[in-house]
Order: sequence, then structure tokens, then C-alpha cells
Amino acid sequence: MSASLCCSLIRSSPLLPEPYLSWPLAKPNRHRQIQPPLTLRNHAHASATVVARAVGVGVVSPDDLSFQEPPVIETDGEGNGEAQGVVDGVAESESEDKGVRPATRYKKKKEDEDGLENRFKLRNGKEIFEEKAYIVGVEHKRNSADLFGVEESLKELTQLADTAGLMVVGSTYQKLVSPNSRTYIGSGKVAEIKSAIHALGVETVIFDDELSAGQLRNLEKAFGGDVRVCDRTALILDIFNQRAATHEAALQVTLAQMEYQLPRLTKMWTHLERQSGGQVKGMGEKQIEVDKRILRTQIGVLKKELESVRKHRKQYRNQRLSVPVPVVSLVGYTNAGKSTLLNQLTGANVLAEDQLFATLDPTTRRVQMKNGKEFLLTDTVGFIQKLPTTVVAAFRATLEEISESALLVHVVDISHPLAEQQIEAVDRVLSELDVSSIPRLMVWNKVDKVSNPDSIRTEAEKRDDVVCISALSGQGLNDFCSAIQEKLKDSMVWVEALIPFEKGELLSTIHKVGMVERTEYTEHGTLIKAHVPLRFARLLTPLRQLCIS
Ligand SMILES: Nc1nc2c(ncn2[C@@H]2O[C@H](COP(=O)(O)OP(=O)(O)OP(=O)(O)O)[C@@H](O)[C@H]2O)c(=O)[nH]1
Ligand SMILES: [Mg+2]
Repeated sequence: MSASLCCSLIRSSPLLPEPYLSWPLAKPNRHRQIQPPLTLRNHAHASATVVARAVGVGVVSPDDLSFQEPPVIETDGEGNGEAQGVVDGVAESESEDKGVRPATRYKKKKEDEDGLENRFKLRNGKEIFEEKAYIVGVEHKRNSADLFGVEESLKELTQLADTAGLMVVGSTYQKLVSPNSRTYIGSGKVAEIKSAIHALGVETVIFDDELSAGQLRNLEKAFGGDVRVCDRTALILDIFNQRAATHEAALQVTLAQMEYQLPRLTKMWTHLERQSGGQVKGMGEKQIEVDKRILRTQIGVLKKELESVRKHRKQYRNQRLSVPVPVVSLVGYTNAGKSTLLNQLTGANVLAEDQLFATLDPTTRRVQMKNGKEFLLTDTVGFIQKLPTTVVAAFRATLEEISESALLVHVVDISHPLAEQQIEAVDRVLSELDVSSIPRLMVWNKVDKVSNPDSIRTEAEKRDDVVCISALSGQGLNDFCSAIQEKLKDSMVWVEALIPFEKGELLSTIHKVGMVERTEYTEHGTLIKAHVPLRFARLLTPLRQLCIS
């Protein structure tokens, strides 16, 4: 795993000093640091001059990976019966490796060192050692809940690995009726992967599904002990960890990582066994209980800390809500173009790049439309398929922004071949967030990228609540703003109020945030008939009564 992934599987709590952590931050063999030659290690911490070295490192593009279809194998859940499936690009390198003679060893060692030198890569401003990763998926024959096919899901996993700074050098998958309880995949497949990863010099094996503590341990053992095994969730958490820029995001990620780690805390007692020559039966059990207790305490402390950060945020949000400008939240699959849209509409400078999970923290900016109307636009963290509920729960505080908005804009990358599945994945996450009562608008983004823009537009016109745009070129943004205004009207209430002449500022606010249908000037003030946001309507209550009287 990348150095950063090794080190950051659990970020130590910022609340407790390190010595309090008696439990290892992760399973000991997961923390194996890649030890490049000393000279390289020194380089690794050197200045930006090393950056150039990172250029040209070959990351396998998802499009370069091909997956052949293995046969379906019924298993009894204990690994009896598995597919001798597909292992990409392995056989050759395996036979080559076996043939290395002593005379060529020095040359090979030199080549290895040069190879290592090329594997330093710049990620999020840090230079990290790019570990070789091998990815493994399972096609569940009886699981209709899977939105993506196994090959598509593995392509996405490759992108995630690339985002985390890993180099995917091979992949395989197996069709199973039910996963093996000990090793997730069958024993034949385990053996096949073992020979593949040794031939390719792989450091990390990443599974596309969540693995249990036992499965992680058994697989690491089966692969020979010097290869780290992790799953999609750990990889996503690591990306979050690398990207967390604010105190709140860091706390949320740490909490999610600890909660992920808690049920996986096992076999921490090997150091005790070694110390006393293996005569400590039972001590391991105790140690693990102690470790779990400490971890639980830390989780509790973190939750409290998050709660206080949350209160602060709430106060800030309440202040914002007291200004009656409606809040519109951008939600959607990661990489759909949410931040690009925010930047385009508001001139904000939110990081938008072709990487998964570029955004973690919400950003809110004011959008001023050509007709003088205003709304606040919030950019949020992107969603992904197979996003574990624990991760969603950890980000609940951030996602609260969504639940208090007047309108949700679901941004879709319509040029993506799996756009439909991505829409479904986002809907699933939203259904966990209790936002069903908030009106929605769907935006088909990246129309500039599709080969058939006219038919996409025709298709969008047939549907209610869909607007086609290109956030990058700005195409369709006027229609988008009009659609937002129309949708916001749905969440507004109808008021008729008599505004005294001396309260002229109220009148201009109604024009900014509401939809004015009629104004009449009377001798007592201005009679106004308009749709306004609910909160604002409450403010107007005395004036509404005035109007009635
Ligand atoms: N061609 C094209 N590319 C776009 C468009 N909108 C966004 N992109 C590109 O898509 C990539 C992702 O854009 P972001 O705005 O970072 O996406 P996001 O939804 O904020 O992603 P996360 O923060 O990871 O959830 C970037 O490389 C953008 O330049 C568009 O309309 N057309
Ligand atoms: Mg973003």
C-alpha cells in the first residue's frame, strides 16, 4: 500500500497524545513500510526537485485493464469449489522470475533500485512511494443489490487506487454463489493470486468488497505474510484521510477509520508471544480487550469533539439561515462536476479535478442571477457505490447541510457509461439521509462530452425536472438558473402583505429571494403578492395581518 495508506489507515486522534495508544494503529503487517534503498528514502523526504522523478510513472488506466470472464463456481461457503479464473498479465513474468541466475543478480538488483526510484510520485502535494497493487473482485451470482457489473466496479476500484497513489499492475475476479467465510474467495483462486502477486512484485492486494477481520488475516497469511490485504472501504477512508483539509473533516475521517477498525482488531498479541517465548496463552485475549476498550474510549472522545464542532457549525448555519436567501445543495456521484458548476456560477475557487473525492468539505457561495435574484449554492462531498453506512454516518454532520436546503440539485455526469447506475447509487445514499421531502432538480452535466448531444437534450426535455448543461463551458447555465427559480417556487409560500413605506429594505429583499407576482401602491404602504421562502414568510406575519385588516 502506498506509504500514506500504510501510515494513515488510522490517523491517531488529535485529542489524545500518542503514548495513550497502546494498540497498534493497524494490524502490524499492514504497517509494513516499503523500504526503498536508503539513498532513495532520503530523496523521498527531499524537496520539490524530486517532483520531476514522479513524472512518467505508469499508472494503469482503467481503460487499459481488460477482464476476461471466469466460469461460475458454486461454493459451499468454505472454499470448496472455486473458479481458476483470470489473472491479468502474470504467466510471463512468473516464468521469467524463476529463470534469474546468480550472475545476473547484481544487474537485476540495480534495475530494481532504478525501478524504485521511478516509483516516487506526487500526491496531494506530498511525495509518496507508489506501491504496486493487485485488485480482486467477486461477482455475486445471487446479489441483485449490486449496481455495477464486476468489471465496471473493478475499473472504479482502479481509479480509487490511483487516487490513493497506488499503481494497479493486475486484477482478477471470480464468480461465486456465496463468498467463502474464511478467505472470501475460494482456495484455488487464493493460490492463483499468490503466484501472480509474487511474480509481479505486488505489495498490496485490494478487494472490491468489505472483508471481515478473519478474512483479512487469513488472506494475508495465505499470500505469504509480506503482502498487505485491504478492502474498498479502507481505500476510500485512506483517500478521505489524505484529502481532509479542515478540523471537522479530519475528525470525521478519524472516527470512520476507528469504527472500521474496531471489529477488525485482532491478533495484536503477537508481540507479547514473542517477548515471552510463546508462553502467554490467554494474554492476547486480554490485550485485545484492552485495545478495544481504548479504541472505544477514543471513539467516544472523538464523537464529543465532533458534537462541539457541529454545534459551532449549527450556530453559523443559523446565522446564515436568518438571511432569507434560499440554500440550494449540489449532490451527486463523485467526479460528476459539482465543484466545476459551483466555480462556474460563483467564481469560487474550489478544487475541481479529474480525481475521485476531490471535495470533502462543503463550500457555500452566493449566486446572483441576471434578474437580480439570489440563492446560496453549497458544494458537498461526492457519493460512490458500495459506500458503507459507517462512512455515510461519519459524514452526517457535513451532510446536514443537505438536509436543511430548500432544493437539492442532483448533478449527473451524463457522458459516463454508467450514468444510470450512478444515479441509482446517489438515490440510495440520499434515502439514508432523510431528505425525501426536499424538492429535487436533476442536472445532466458534461453534455459537451457526449457523442449525441441532440438526442440527450431531446431525452431531457421529455422528462420533468431535468436540465442539460456543461459546467465546464457554461452551456445551459441560464436554463439551469431559471429551473432553479421555478423549483424554489415549489418550496415557497404565497403571501400578501402590506409593507409600510419606511420598510423599503423588506421590499427589496422580497424581490431578491421571492417571486413577486404583483405590487400596488396604497396610501398606507406597498401591497405585495408574492411567493417567498417559508422562513421569510414568518418574518412577514405581522405585515400580512396588517394587509388583512
Ligand atoms: N468535459 C467536461 N468536463 C467536466 C464538466 N464538468 C466537470 N468536468 C470535469 O470533470 C472532472 C470532475 O469535476 P469536479 O467538479 O471536480 O467533480 P465533483 O463532482 O466536484 O467531484 P468530487 O469532488 O470528487 O465529488 C474535472 O476534471 C472537471 O474539469 C463538463 O461540463 N464537461
Ligand atoms: Mg468536488
